[in-house]
Amino acid sequence: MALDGKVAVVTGAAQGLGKAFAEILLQNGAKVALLDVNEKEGKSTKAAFEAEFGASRTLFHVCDVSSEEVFKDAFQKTVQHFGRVDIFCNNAGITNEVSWEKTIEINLKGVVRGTYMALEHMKTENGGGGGVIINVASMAGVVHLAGAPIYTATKHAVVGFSRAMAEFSAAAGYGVRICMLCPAFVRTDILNALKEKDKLGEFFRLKHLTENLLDVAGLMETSDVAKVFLQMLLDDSKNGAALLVTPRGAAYVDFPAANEIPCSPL
Ligand SMILES: NC(=O)c1ccc[n+]([C@@H]2O[C@H](COP(=O)([O-])OP(=O)(O)OC[C@H]3O[C@@H](n4cnc5c(N)ncnc54)[C@H](O)[C@@H]3O)[C@@H](O)[C@H]2O)c1
Ligand SMILES: CCCCC/C=C\C=C\[C@H](O)C/C=C\C/C=C\CCCC(=O)O
Repeated sequence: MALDGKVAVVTGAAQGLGKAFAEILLQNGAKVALLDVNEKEGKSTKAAFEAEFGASRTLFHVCDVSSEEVFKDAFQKTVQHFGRVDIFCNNAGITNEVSWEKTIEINLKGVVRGTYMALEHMKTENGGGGGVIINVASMAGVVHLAGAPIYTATKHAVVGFSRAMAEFSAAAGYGVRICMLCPAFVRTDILNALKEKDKLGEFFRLKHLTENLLDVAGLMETSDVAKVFLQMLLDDSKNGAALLVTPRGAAYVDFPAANEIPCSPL
């Protein structure tokens, strides 16, 4: 199979999109390390994957991506266990506009941390085997959610950071591709934030706007997004690409060049 012998790390893999990404990686022959802060859910998911794919191809570590020490330790234990990492998916993310610093710690700093760790291990100048990093942003990384400004900011930052790092990686000859996944709404627990004033605070008053957006946009299943995730992962021609995924289909974002940024004359 396409990923036979490859080793992948997926953060936030205990449930939701991360679990679906891990599953499709396993279905296509990869070995997968599941990293997640939720120990109970993570162990349950690991057990389910072990039953289906065998103990030798799955690993679970409790890991909070907002802790440099914990994240590094989980990554190092993964390398010790499998001997290598070829694919790294920075997927873990939350929505919390009240504890907004926590949202930045996880959604942005966690992705930066994971990207840097993966590059350090994978880059060919260090004797690494090269590889692919997929950073999970959101359609909110390209358009904005007035009801979730910090979530929007972190996802825009993931897009900007990943695009810059992709160009740097190519210029430096690291042998590592970096791409972004930008799904619209997917049926997972993160959407519960829409109903939670303690997570939206001041922005709760606009939840109807996001609910209307959700009605218009539609809701995808995690398995739909996972299929598109795999397509991008396997496309060696893609580096620095952002893939929008909606119920109407998937398409790569055409980012404007610096001298083509659309703006109205003064
Ligand atoms: N569901 C959507 O509509 C949607 C759309 C676009 C992008 N996304 C993004 O997809 C990613 C996955 O979210 P989801 O929709 O599957 O939600 P989810 O809440 O179902 O899953 C998130 C997972 O991340 C884990 N996690 C949270 N904080 C963590 C931390 N500090 N360290 C490690 N793991 C942590 C959770 O335990 C959970 O297992 C997020 O980055 C989210 O922003 C979601
Ligand atoms: C106001 C509360 C927002 C809570 C957000 C929680 C989770 C967000 C999940 C996704 O990342 C958001 C995805 C898309 C939002 C942006 C644009 C949707 C437009 C879709 C379309 O027009 O096809």
